[in-house]
Amino acid sequence: MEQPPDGRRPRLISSLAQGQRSCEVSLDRELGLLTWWDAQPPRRNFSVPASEIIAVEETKIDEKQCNSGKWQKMEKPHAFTVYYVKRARNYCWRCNEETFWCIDEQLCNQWINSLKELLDLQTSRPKHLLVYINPYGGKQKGKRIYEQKVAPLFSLASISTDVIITEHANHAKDNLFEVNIEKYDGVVCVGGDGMVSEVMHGLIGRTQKDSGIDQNNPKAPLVQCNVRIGIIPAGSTDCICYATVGINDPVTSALHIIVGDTLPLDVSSVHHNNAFLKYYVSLLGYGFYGDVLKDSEKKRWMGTIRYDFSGFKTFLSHHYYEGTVSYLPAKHTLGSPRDKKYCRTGCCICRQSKQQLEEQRKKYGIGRDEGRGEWKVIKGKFLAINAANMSCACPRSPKGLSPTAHLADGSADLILVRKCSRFDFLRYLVRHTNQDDQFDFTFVEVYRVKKFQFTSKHLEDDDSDVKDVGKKHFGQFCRDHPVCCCNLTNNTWNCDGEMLNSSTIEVRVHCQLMKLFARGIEEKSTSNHSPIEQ
Ligand SMILES: CCCCCCCCCCCCC/C=C/[C@@H](O)[C@H](CO)NC(=O)CCCCCCCCCCCCCCC
Ligand SMILES: Nc1ncnc2c1ncn2[C@@H]1O[C@H](COP(=O)(O)OP(=O)(O)OP(=O)(O)O)[C@@H](O)[C@H]1O
Ligand SMILES: [Ca+2]
Repeated sequence: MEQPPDGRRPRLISSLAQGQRSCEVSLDRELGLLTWWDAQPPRRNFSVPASEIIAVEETKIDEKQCNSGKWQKMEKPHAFTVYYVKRARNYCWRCNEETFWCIDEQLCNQWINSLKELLDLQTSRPKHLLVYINPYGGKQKGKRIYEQKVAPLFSLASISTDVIITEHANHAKDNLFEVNIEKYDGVVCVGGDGMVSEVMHGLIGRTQKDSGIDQNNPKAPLVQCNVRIGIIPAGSTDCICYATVGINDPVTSALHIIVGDTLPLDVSSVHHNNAFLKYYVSLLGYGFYGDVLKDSEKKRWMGTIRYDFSGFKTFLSHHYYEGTVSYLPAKHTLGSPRDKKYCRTGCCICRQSKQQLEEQRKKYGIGRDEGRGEWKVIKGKFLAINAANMSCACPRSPKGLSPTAHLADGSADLILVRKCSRFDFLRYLVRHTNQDDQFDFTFVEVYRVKKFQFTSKHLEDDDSDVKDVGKKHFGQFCRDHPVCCCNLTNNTWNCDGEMLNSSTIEVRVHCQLMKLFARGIEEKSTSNHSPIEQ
């Protein structure tokens, strides 16, 4: 053992073997770094930070292995295996393993104990998790994905779980109001964005209830929810997972949960006439995305392809919606929707924006800080009104609806697509799938906002109660223009993939209201192949 002169914890260095190859292995307990290198040329050198070690286990060596090479001379070799995160392509993580053979039992135990001590210092890792599985989400593979790909990794990492297979919609949400949440270090949902939304509503709702906050008050200062949510993607879009991890891959997500990653996330609340409707974290969309969702819900039996079918149908129908959008620009954040500053792991725009908001709170007081500033008003005819709380990247559109939207900056990107020809709208849609700028059109505007409201024209025109007007008009096409595409039938918002049937709404972004087991999308340079070969 190497003793550093300055009283730091000693470094453990040993000559071990990997099968037939001799190697030197070092554990720097101060830096939390495991390194190994070949004793002979080509002397490749690998290192893994303790924060990315999943587990260490004693390994039994069978006779066949033992009878080969120089181990023949040994009585009974001992070995241990280190399981760790290996970065593959496209932000994908895998669990890799490396087995080290030791000459005696004492040395082997010393290595196992030292590595385990280091793992015990990783205090942000969960030990006990509550897992909800939606057996009907996406391609209906949630249960299988969990059992085959995730559960074995959790057990390798000594994470215990209570698993609930949901029996109906809202099962997970309702259950979260009843369970003893203190028992758990996090909640995992296996399913799509709808399942994430359910778990989020359960946890945020429960936190507000326990703190005596009235969610119906659109101005109420909501209490941050500290129970982290892990997302095992098994849905149709998996946008929340894709935009926070970089890929919708169950193993990658399980590994982010195991290493105890934490990612704060903005959540927006949607109200109508002082009544709380819903929260959302990815997309709140009216017009095109609202109509796609409404149509696709009737076609759940088609599976994931329903969105393409309904997307095509909605594209052909080419409905537009007339109304007024008012928004409060997000002055506290340094970013803007077209600045090409992407939100990445440890994003400084998110950090600084949060600080700015906290300073404003101290200066003006909770509740009074956020209404400050000048509201802007835009009237028009829109094909789509999209408020993206995050990029909304997903396999269909790897850069998303607003590629530089930030995950935790307390703002959303409000995208207004004005009435235009079908051909122009198609050009706009296609740009979500290639490198061209989807905001570079005269009929598209984008604003970074803290709050916004939308009122449908047909409700504005009438002085009577909003609901009565709604009843009068819903379910019919525009009487004034019988052949136009102005639509009164659909008044559906797409709220993280859930339908909201109220056209007039009030939206407010709550900076970093919840947390995920994730770390955001890593910069390309750090997401190369690990262990780092030096
Ligand atoms: C020609 C190809 C154009 C392709 C354009 C692709 C743009 C795709 C943008 C996807 C943005 C997803 C935003 C995330 C929303 C989630 O919170 C939500 C819940 O999971 N998912 C959906 O609502 C699911 C929404 C799914 C929307 C699918 C839209 C498909 C449009 C197809 C239009 C075809 C026109 C073809 C004309 C020849
Ligand atoms: N056991 C169940 N039976 C029926 N519906 C359920 C059940 N469990 C959950 N749900 C509901 O199913 C809806 C859709 O589920 P989920 O989000 O997992 O899949 P998806 O819609 O295919 O994927 P995505 O949201 O990514 O498009 C959710 O709104 C959820 O409330
Ligand atoms: Ca945001």
